Amino acid sequence: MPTVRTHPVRGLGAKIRWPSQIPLFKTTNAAASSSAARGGSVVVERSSRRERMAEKKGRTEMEVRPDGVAVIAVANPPVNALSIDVFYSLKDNYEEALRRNDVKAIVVTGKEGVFSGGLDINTFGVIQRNKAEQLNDYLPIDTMASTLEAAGKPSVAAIDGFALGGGLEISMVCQARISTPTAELGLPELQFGVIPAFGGTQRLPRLVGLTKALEMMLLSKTIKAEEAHQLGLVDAIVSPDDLLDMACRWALDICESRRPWVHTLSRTDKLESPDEVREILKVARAQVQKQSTNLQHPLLCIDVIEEGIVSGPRAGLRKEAIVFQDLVFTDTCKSLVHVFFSQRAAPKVPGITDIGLMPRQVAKVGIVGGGLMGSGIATALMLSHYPVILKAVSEKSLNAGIDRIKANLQSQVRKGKMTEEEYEKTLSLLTGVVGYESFKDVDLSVVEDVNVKQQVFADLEQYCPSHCVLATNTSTIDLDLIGGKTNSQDRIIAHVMPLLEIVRSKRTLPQVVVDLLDVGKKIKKTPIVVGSCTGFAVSRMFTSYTETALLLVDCGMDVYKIDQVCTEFGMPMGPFRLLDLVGFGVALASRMQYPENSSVSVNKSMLVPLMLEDKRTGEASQKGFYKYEGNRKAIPDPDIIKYVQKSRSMARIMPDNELLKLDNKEIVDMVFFPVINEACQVLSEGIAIKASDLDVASILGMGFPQCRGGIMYWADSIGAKRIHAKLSEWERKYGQFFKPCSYLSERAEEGVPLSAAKNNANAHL
Ligand SMILES: C[C@H](O)CC(=O)SCCNC(=O)CCNC(=O)[C@H](O)C(C)(C)COP(=O)(O)OP(=O)(O)OC[C@H]1O[C@@H](n2cnc3c(N)ncnc32)[C@H](O)[C@@H]1OP(=O)(O)O
Repeated sequence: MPTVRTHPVRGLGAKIRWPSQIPLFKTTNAAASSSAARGGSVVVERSSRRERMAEKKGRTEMEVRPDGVAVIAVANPPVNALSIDVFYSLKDNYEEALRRNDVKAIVVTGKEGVFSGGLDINTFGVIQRNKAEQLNDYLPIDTMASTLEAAGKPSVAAIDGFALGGGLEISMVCQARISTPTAELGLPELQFGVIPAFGGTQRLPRLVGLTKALEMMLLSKTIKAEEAHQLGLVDAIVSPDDLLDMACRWALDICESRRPWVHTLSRTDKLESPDEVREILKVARAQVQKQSTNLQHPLLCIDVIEEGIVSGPRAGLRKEAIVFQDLVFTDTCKSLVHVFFSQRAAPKVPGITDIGLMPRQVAKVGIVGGGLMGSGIATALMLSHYPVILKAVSEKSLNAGIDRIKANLQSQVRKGKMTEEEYEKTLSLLTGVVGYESFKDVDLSVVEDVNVKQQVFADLEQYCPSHCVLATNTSTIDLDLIGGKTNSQDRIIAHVMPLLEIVRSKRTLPQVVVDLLDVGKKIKKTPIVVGSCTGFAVSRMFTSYTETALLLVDCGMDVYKIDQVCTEFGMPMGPFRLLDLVGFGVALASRMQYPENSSVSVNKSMLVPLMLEDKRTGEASQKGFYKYEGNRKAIPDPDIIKYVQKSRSMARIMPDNELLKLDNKEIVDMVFFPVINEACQVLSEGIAIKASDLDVASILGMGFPQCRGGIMYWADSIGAKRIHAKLSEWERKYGQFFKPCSYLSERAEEGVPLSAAKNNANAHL
């Protein structure tokens, strides 16, 4: 039991205000009279209400039990998001509960097994569109800060399912939290480029300690009920059937002084000593600066937490409000909200997911080949409880595949994500075979070699039942080519990691796509559905990225400068470090797959082939564009210049061997505008059906910075006109690699955003 300061005097119905209560936000609420009395912003209140009426969404429901506990439940399916309407309803219910003499205590909960998924993310848009100067113009947050916390009746949160963001924050204002074993709690606000704004920055450290609170906020990491209980964030865990009764009993116990009245903000017992706090904050700042150079909000979050510890929680809350208010208007917040909704929109495929098809149950998955990808896919499936049959050509390669899967699972154990017992249980889902006999009802994945795949699919057709989905893992090869030797082209589909790029040929059945979307969700991948062509969506954009970088080097730019600028832009690694990682052999083989004269194959840089001739193959051989001395640290290699010079002399792009000189911004434009061009081409060919799918694909498939919203969103922030003008200029100077595609040219001319819905005449889907 933590040491807590109990509230000194509590009388039923008494309304005790904190003496030092500082209005965090401008006061507005449903009761115009109280707003006016306190000088609240009535004018803004009216306009916010108007928008609120237009978007009416969700409410809370209150029931007063015979034992005198008012149970207030958020009802806003599917995740009980805290919309503006929910907030006003919560406030109204709370005020009623506090007024009523038959109510002794309050329990806050959520309907349908979810406490709350936090602030309704659409609210960010409402605030931005209305340029609200105060968050409280839209949300009566004083409900929490003054009414709920300072109320004369205790509140207990009954948490089932998710308690995230504003949801967890509301629960932390309560005097206790009771949860079910499957509850998940977290403050993932930073994933939207903002910080918690309902006091989370102040209350979480006081409940779980600074180190854990920083980890949860900076990494947007949720924790399960068991851990939350150990940390003291959750006071008791009970079954879903007992949740409400237990929470009500707990609330009455507090009310009748059988349990302490805990004020989260008054607690200091979980906070580390001042010296430790200083050290923890220093380390956190250093890590954030190293990992997210482009982002200001993680550092601001640390500042706000520090303010609360150094100057007291009220000062912390004040700073939290100011910082949130600034952050919500940043491009980063707008981009990240766009990414959130784009990811949710990705699995919605017109003509496939809206025609009433239900996913068929996938009971068993067969995987052909236990190489790097095969074993990785097997691991992902087993972690989501799918039984897997792994088939290899020999006992030796089978054992190697099984060992890879074991190593993958062991790393989960090492990271503390899995116990030894869970490891054994997960491993028991795996069966290794060398023949096809056990392939009765399975999906499949094979290694990336077009001849092998053709044969494997032809073999599988003999053994698998007719309902079986034949799936392949590939990053480049056209599906029609793989299916060339079968009569089952309507059952073939591809799977690329880490994003699940579900590639369907014109003959893939909608039911198969629906099945795969379901499996994708279960193995916690974000799926996008694309049409078939060489490279699909991700590899085409990816190849464009690396090919442009190679071309820039042939024009005179420095390899390491390009990498540095791209990482500063937010890519996890520059194109040359990435080529080292992928391996030159794979990169070249993938380049060869593109048809002659396709937009990505017109660059003929000899830089990679020249290096390959000298057995420089990338990181695997410890020598690529960088040197690697036994570890993964990439060290620039002065020897590179001889290959660069030779490649330049063969390419002869620049007149009189002049060297191209660009500043950082120009490098970014010149590397990424061709990627935008390729994305436009992919969209115009109907390989992708919506621009937001390419945003998701670019972020999850090639590491495009999330905070820029994805390739198409970023492109629209620049404007089609400027991109088109630049590409045309470079086409004139450096060749047809930069030629803008007709989709881009038309949109530039018409002034239409690149992401605006298009006429899908060419659609491959
Ligand atoms: C001021 C405050 O401090 C600020 C905040 O509270 S910011 C918000 C913090 N909350 C979050 O970050 C949680 C965001 N949501 C999630 O992470 C996940 O949706 C979840 C873990 C809650 C549920 O995941 P899952 O079960 O896979 O369902 P998922 O497909 O993501 O969502 C289901 C639907 O709910 C919607 N949704 C989820 N959370 C939402 C939210 N907070 N607001 C609005 N809609 C939300 C999704 O858009 C989706 O809608 P759709 O069916 O129309 O596509």
